[in-house]
Amino acid sequence: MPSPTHYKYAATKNLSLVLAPFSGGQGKGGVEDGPEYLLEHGIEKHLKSLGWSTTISDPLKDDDLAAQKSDLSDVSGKCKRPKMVGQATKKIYAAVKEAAHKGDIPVTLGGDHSIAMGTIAGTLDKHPDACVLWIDAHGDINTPSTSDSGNIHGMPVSFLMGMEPEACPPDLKWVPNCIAANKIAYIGLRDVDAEEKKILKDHNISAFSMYHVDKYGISKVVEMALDKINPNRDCPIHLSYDVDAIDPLYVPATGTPVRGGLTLREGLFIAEEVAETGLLCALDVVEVNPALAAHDVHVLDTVSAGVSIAKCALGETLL
Ligand SMILES: NC(=[NH2+])NCCC[C@H](N)C(=O)O
Ligand SMILES: [Mn+2]
Ligand SMILES: [Mn+2]
Repeated sequence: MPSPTHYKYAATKNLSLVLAPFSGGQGKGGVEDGPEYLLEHGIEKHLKSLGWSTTISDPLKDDDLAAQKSDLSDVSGKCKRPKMVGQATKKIYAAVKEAAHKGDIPVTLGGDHSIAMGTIAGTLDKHPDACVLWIDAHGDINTPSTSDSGNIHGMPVSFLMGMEPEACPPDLKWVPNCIAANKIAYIGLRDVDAEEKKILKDHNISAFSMYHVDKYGISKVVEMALDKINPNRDCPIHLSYDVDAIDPLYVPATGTPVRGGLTLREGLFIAEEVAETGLLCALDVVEVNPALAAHDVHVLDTVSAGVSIAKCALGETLL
């Protein structure tokens, strides 16, 4: 069996699979079933076959998430369900932080993208110099005041950057201001709200849209993104992967699909390139929503793309 030696930040050679069956960051049901489908599709076995050992942690297991989601009084300004999101992400934070401090690589299975507040804060607690590669059709950098939807899965980056402290709901005040603008880069963008574009510009955040992928090719784009946030290739990389970055032709079962996305191979190539650096310190796979599939093939396509992202990031190669 191969051994994943080429992972500088995996002292234990163990992956901590952190289950985050959470949907409170947006309105649609079904994304809470993502972890279960990824597990049923054999994600653990596949990762073991790459030479990893695995442990599972389930930080939300005691929570009645359905009851919390139906609590209509949980609002703060425009933010929907801030208490639910704040409490769940804090537990995910604790699980990721513990795994990272042990020397494991935390692999968090979502769940909607609001959970990245927990995962990235957990990573940064162990690796304060880590950078974040955010793969997404969306910017997820709305603030409570710029968001049109009020869905917190469209805001995690702004909270992690401490952007609007005065509007931060009390239950999200625990989120540390832990990512600097020069430590995050996006790839795959194509549905960025007007005010998010302004935020990206004003903070000079590296953002590569589908236009850049078409213009330069995915290989050059990954290189340019890493040159911006990790120029000497000496910092740990947290890969936060929203499956909607990949075109809905390949990944249809997701909550906010946007046409004109990455091909499946471009999407997997990003994960392969990150693996190749040896610097991966944490991975999130989010926004798999089996309930939004029109038929079984859609479920299978989406879930197997999620599993493939994890395999590629954790050392699978084509040859
Ligand atoms: N993680 C996601 N899929 N985010 C979609 C966000 C969509 C939109 N920009 C919003 O703020 O609501
Ligand atoms: Mn998205
Ligand atoms: Mn996202």
